[in-house]
Amino acid sequence: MAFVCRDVTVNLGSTPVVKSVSLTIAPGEVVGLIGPNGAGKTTLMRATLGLLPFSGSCSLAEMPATSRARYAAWLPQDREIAWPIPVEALVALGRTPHGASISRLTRQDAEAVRRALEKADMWAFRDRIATQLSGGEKARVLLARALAQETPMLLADEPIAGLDPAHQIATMEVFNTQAADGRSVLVALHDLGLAARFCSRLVLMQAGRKVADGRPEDVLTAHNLAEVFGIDAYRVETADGLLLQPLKLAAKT
Ligand SMILES: Nc1ncnc2c1ncn2[C@@H]1O[C@H](COP(=O)(O)OP(=O)(O)OP(=O)(O)O)[C@@H](O)[C@H]1O
Repeated sequence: MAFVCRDVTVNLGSTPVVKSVSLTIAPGEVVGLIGPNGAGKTTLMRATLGLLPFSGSCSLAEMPATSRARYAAWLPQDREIAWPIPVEALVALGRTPHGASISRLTRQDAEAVRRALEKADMWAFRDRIATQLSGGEKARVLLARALAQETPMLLADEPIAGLDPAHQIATMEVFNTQAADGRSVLVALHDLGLAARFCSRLVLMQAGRKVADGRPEDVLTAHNLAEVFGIDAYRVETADGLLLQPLKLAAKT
C-alpha cells in the first residue's frame, strides 16, 4: 500500500508551518526529507502520522489508531528515555501494537526484538539499563524499538544525528534493507552527503513548502544548495550516485 498525502497544510497557532504539501511514497522507497532548520519537516511527519491537526488528506492519518501503529513506526527526534528499564524490555514495547504482553512475549515477538536489536547493533547492550546509555546508544535503542514494530512503513526524524560514522552508515543501510524487503521509509536528514548516497528519492522543503522532489542528483543541484541551504558544495555524479560534500556558505546575492 502506498503512502499518499495531498495538500497537507498545518497551522500552529496562527502560523502556517506546512503549506499544501503532497507526497506519495511507494513500497521499496527510502525517501529523504531535507530542508533547513524550521522548514517544516517534523511538523509534516507528525501531521501525516495523525499527531497534529491538518487540512488536506493523508492515507496514514486516516487509519484507525490501532491499524496505524501496525502500519507505521515513528522514530521522533527527541531521544528521551524516561524509565530505567532494560534495553530489551524497552525494545519489546515496539511489539505492543501487535498485542504483545511485555512480561510474556511470544516466540515470534522475542524473535522480532532480537532482529531489531541486531539491526541497530544493540544486541550486546540488551541487559543494560536504557537510561544509562550514551546519547548515540539511546538513539540506537529507540531505532531498535521502531524496527521491532516490523511495520510496512517507518518514519524517522533525524535518526542518525549524534551517531558515529559507522553507525550512521549502518543505519542508512538498515533503511535500504527495509526498502529491499518491500517496506518504505521516510527519513528527515541534515547530512546531505548521506542523504545523496543512501536515499532513492529526496523531498526538499523550504519555509513549509515542498520545493523539489526527485532523484538526489536532481534535487541537490548547485542552485538548490545555494538558494535553499545557503551553501556551496563539492558535488560529483558517479556510477554509484551523487557524492556531495558541503564546503562553504554561498555568496549572498
Ligand atoms: N506552536 C508553534 N507555533 C508557531 N510556530 C511553531 C510552533 N511549533 C513549531 N513552530 C515553527 O514551525 C516551524 C517548523 O518546525 P519543524 O520542527 O517542523 O521544522 P524542521 O524542518 O523539522 O526543523 P529542524 O531541522 O530544525 O528540526 C519552525 O519555524 C518552528 O519554529
